[in-house]
Amino acid sequence: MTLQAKGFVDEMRMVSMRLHTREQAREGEKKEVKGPQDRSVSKWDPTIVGYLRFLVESKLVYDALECIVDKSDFPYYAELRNTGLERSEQLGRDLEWFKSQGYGIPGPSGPGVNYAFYLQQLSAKDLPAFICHFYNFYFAHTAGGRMIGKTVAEKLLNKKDLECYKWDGELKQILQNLRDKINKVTLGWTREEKNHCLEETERSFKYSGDILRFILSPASTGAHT
Ligand code: HEM
Repeated sequence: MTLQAKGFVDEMRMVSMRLHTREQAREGEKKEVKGPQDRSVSKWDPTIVGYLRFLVESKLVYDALECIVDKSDFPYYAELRNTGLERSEQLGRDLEWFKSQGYGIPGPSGPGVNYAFYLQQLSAKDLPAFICHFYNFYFAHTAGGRMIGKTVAEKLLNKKDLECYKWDGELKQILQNLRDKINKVTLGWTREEKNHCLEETERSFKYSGDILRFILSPASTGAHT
């Protein structure tokens, strides 16, 4: 069976998996281990302040993605509404919980704002590239994102189950429904449009990486490059 016969999402996934290190995921192929975030999550040494920054920046990206598909007149985007993977509300509740525990919630400090702005621009002019980010951001959260959440909860939060790691219904089915929708939306794309979408994957990793790094950056600076 060819890749195309299986649906375009399989191609998207293959390209994404190539950008993981072996330590991050069994299927990972990226050789270069640049920073601690490229190492196995079990070896991470996260901080609460860094994690809070990560949650704040991530929420900005979800706000943007969810606002784009909700507001847009394009029928393509309407397909991406109410997937069950939305995280904006859940992250809002988690941040409220941290506040109730006495933590100060940091203000946005760059990467989330930049990424949200980039997505807004992309959504108006480049559907294939936008879909690449949409797919990667939501799926990353359900895979590596959940591993990260579990590690942080065990190491720092007395195993507290945050809302952003809970979904209504069976996650496996919710993910499959989105795969089906993306396969449907991309069905009529030319090879050129598909390649353009796949080429955007690296940028999606770069933007997400800038946010992920907060978890491991020194608490006092929230430094990232
Ligand atoms: C520390 C960082 C990361 C870790 C530890 C990690 C780990 C993983 C693992 C273990 C899987 C395999 C899940 C499975 O099929 O069983 C996976 C899948 C995936 N990851 Fe990551 N990942 C990380 C970062 C990212 C980033 C930055 C992106 C893109 C923005 C990304 C996008 C994806 C996608 C699209 C899949 C496929 C999910 C699916 O088919 O259900 N990951 N990741």
